Amino acid sequence: MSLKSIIYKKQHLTILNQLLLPFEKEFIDLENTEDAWDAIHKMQVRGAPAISIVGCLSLAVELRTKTFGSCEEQADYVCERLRYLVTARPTAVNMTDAAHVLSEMTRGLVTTSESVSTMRDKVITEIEKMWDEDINANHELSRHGADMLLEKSNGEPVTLLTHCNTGSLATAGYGTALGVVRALHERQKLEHVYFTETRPYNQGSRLTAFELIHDDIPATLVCDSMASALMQHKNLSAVIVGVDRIVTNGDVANKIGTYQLAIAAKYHNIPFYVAATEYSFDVSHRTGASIKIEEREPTEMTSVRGVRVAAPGVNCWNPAFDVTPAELITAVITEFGIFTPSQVEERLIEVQKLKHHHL
Ligand SMILES: CSC[C@@H](O)[C@@H](O)C(=O)COP(=O)(O)O
Repeated sequence: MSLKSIIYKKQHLTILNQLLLPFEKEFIDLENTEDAWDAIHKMQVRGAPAISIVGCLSLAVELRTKTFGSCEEQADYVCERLRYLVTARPTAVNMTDAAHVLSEMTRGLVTTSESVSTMRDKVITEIEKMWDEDINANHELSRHGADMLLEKSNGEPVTLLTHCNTGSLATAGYGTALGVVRALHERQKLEHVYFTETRPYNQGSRLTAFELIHDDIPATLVCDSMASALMQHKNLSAVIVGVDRIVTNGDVANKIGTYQLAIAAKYHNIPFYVAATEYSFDVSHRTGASIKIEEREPTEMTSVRGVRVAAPGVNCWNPAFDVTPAELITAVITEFGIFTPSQVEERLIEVQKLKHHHL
């Protein structure tokens, strides 16, 4: 069974502190949205879908401890807390998207709910449903991805390269790109997975390595700078990565280093896939150029676990994400199936309609 990093029982939310992995396994309690904001901001929990799920679940926990004089007051509070959670990290769209869906739904409940407590229960139920649906979506997209890769390999085992961490630690559970890796392994059709260290924050060597070892998946770590050589020397079937935001023209924001992998894959004629659920789609940007890219502390580059590795006084530029142009992406793997970046716009409209089944 894949690693469980989010534990939620009525009135209680606990997460695995990813800052301490892989050396210590510490669980921390999140009692309210402020605790969740801090945990997201400090990256005790990270990965676009996990950020959103933990943010929303923290609101569910907090709502049980609050009293409101009216449904309207409760709705104002819910919407304000959701806006606040969105500010914890800027690049991934999942939290923004979930906040939008939940806010609209909550506003709609003001006139239709019998009491403040029935309204609260409906909001909480919706959040819990989102979590379940997200886990199911991970399984669905992983199944589609595995089917597609095996069709292309004529059923022969495949060898993949992945980047960052897109597994149970980064999602509601199971994973997106790493979910596809898991699904292939479960079918005994994964020859091998290579994964990058993912400098500067080492999500690969710390977190993906931890998950792959936990699940006993045949895997090998490479430094980011080795990716092109890997493509030249090892027989890779495909590169597969996760997503922080997919916009209308099919451009994708994801962990820094994704763009260079896509360029190298194109040169080596290796298919480059992105794997994501509906919550990564964002119609509000026409192209990736307008996505806000989070820039992080220079210490992530100059030190490793508190030990300085760069010369004192050096200048640093530390963008946490980059944008991969649609033309470098072979296909997008989702819970609804697989499509090309040029089909994203048309599929976005469908996805938006599907999202509104929540309302
Ligand atoms: C399914 S996770 C997709 C992305 O969120 C992941 O690849 C990534 O870029 C995570 O970045 P992080 O800065 O660790 O939150």
